[in-house]
Amino acid sequence: MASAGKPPLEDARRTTGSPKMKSRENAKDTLCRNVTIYGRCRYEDKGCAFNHDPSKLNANQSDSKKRFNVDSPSFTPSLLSGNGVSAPKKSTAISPKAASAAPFQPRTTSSSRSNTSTPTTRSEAVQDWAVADVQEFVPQGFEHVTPLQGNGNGGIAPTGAFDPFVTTPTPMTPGAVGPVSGNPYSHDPTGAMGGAFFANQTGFQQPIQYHLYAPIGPHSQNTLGYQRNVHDLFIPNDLREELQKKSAATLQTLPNTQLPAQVDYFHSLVPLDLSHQKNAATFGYPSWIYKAQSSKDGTFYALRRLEGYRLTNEKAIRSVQAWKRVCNASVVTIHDAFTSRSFQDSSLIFVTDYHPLSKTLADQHLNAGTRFPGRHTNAHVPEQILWGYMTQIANGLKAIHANGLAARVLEPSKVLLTAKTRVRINACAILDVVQFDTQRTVADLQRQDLVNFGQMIMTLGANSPTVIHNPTKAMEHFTRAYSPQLKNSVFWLLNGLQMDQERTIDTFITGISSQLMSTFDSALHLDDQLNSDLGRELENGRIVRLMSKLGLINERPEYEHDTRWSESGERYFLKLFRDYVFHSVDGQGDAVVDLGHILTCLNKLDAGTDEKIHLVSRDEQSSFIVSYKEVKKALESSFQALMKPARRMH
Ligand SMILES: Nc1ncnc2c1ncn2[C@@H]1O[C@H](COP(=O)(O)OP(=O)(O)OP(=O)(O)O)[C@@H](O)[C@H]1O
Repeated sequence: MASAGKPPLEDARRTTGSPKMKSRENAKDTLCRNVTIYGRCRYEDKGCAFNHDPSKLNANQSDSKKRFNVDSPSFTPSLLSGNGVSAPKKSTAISPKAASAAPFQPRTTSSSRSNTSTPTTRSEAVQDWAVADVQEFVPQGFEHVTPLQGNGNGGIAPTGAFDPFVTTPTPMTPGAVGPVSGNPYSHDPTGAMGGAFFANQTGFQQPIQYHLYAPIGPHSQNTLGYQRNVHDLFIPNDLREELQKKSAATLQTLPNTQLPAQVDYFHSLVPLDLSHQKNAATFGYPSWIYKAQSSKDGTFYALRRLEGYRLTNEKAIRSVQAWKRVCNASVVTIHDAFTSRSFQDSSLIFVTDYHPLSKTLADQHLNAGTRFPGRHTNAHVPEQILWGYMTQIANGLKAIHANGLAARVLEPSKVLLTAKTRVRINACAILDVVQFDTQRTVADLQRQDLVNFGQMIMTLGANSPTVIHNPTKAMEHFTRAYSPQLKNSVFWLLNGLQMDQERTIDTFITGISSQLMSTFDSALHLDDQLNSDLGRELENGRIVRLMSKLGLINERPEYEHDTRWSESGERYFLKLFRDYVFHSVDGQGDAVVDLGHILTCLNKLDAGTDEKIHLVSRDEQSSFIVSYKEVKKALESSFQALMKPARRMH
């Protein structure tokens, strides 16, 4: 298809970017490409400067055979893929790599600076366009022979049978991890990451089909092919939106604020409690919550400030130490506590984990908060949701009680909803400091926790914060609305103050074990789902890496004083490949906007498969048949060329 009806020299120039024109005399020594391809040249008598008689070339043949560059007589590929293009008759095939042959890299040692390209021996030419210096990514451990020892084409020489039951050292095994590559785009040829894992898998023979997505379950069985859409390839929309909103909330700042610029080692304060009402009901002091960034570690924390608190007993604040040991998924972790005068008063500050965009259970179910006015009607809380809250809070209380502590504050406004159904006990440790001198024993306070727990569930079930004032009515409502098992569990908690050795959180947990199992099962399902989403993101991460590399190379205006760098040599394939992937048009000339095509191509490129593709220049005058493997090598070597100055600097 190439060069039909065009003087071959022109084609050669197009094909390769910017080869130097041969002089007319030299052209006579070159067999016309049209003769090679079509058997004759239509321009033979119309001024074509090339040789049309192969017999006349014999004298120079031995020399010309050694040359293997863009001016070589044919660039017709010898091996065609099954894409319907038939192989031409006998002709010497030139690898598309020839495009980056000698003319593009003039020897500095060449005495002549003329326009003619410096003749090179075949082996030199091979070095010119071969990209052997760039190591091809092969997961380590799949191939046990170097090309010298093996079959010469990098083939796999099995040394032993694959035994899936052979235990192998984990990537964390000392010595299993190779040197960490400083290249963020690295395919990990050093084995610093994934490669190290495979490095010890002796006898593993089957290379992974890296170009295929390997969806990890759970799978939706009833989705037909045509029902799948672009969302199936990426993180689910709702999850993405939630994560993005949370990161936006985390990074939110408040310019021109009246708040102090610095509170101890925290800065960038943003108030989280937007009610502006001083409420001293829970702790005896008005409390305020701020998001703040730590200047020690750069992470974000929630600071709870108790306004006007004066520390009279040093030991009181030290009681927070015990809370640092409570590490439980159902408790908001406490990190520190200190007094501060940054707010122009004497304040007590508690530092806890920050959970962006969380609400309290009161905000969610009791319509109590002003942060979400009108958004939540006090709808009936389904039984499964209540069980979910109960099992999680029981989990938190167990950890607190096991550490010899008591939550002390357990009410809907002090339990955080940090995700759809994820709750955490908040505001712990505060009463331990402000009511340090209390006479009540820990056992007593723990029993009180159980009662508070029962009252909170009752309040949520009744959808009313005032239920506490009419317990009989609340119990009636609860009995009507929920199953006997749930009702009995809550009633058991409400009787928690009885001086009964058995009345502990552990007994309660034993009693609700069947519900624990169902919550546990839901958690495992969620875990599976998130792992599956993570697996997909892993695939997409590979593609971003490739697109970054292509973006660095394609259309680069100049590199090492060469304005044609991105257009010449193997970079020319990368340009055509970019067109093939992103700029294809259909029969009507409309853009092919097919994400599947893009992802497939890029995954195959990442895997460097042997499959061949047909790259055509925009003017349709040049075409190449190349394998993804070759394109991958071209990408790697061009990228390595770009990395050279960076390496020199280190
Ligand atoms: N650790 C935290 N991370 C993120 N946000 C939090 C955190 N703790 C509390 N918040 C947010 O701050 C808001 C106020 O919390 P707070 O505990 O003061 O509840 P409240 O409803 O204002 O109760 P009160 O009236 O007793 O102050 C909550 O709605 C919650 O969204």
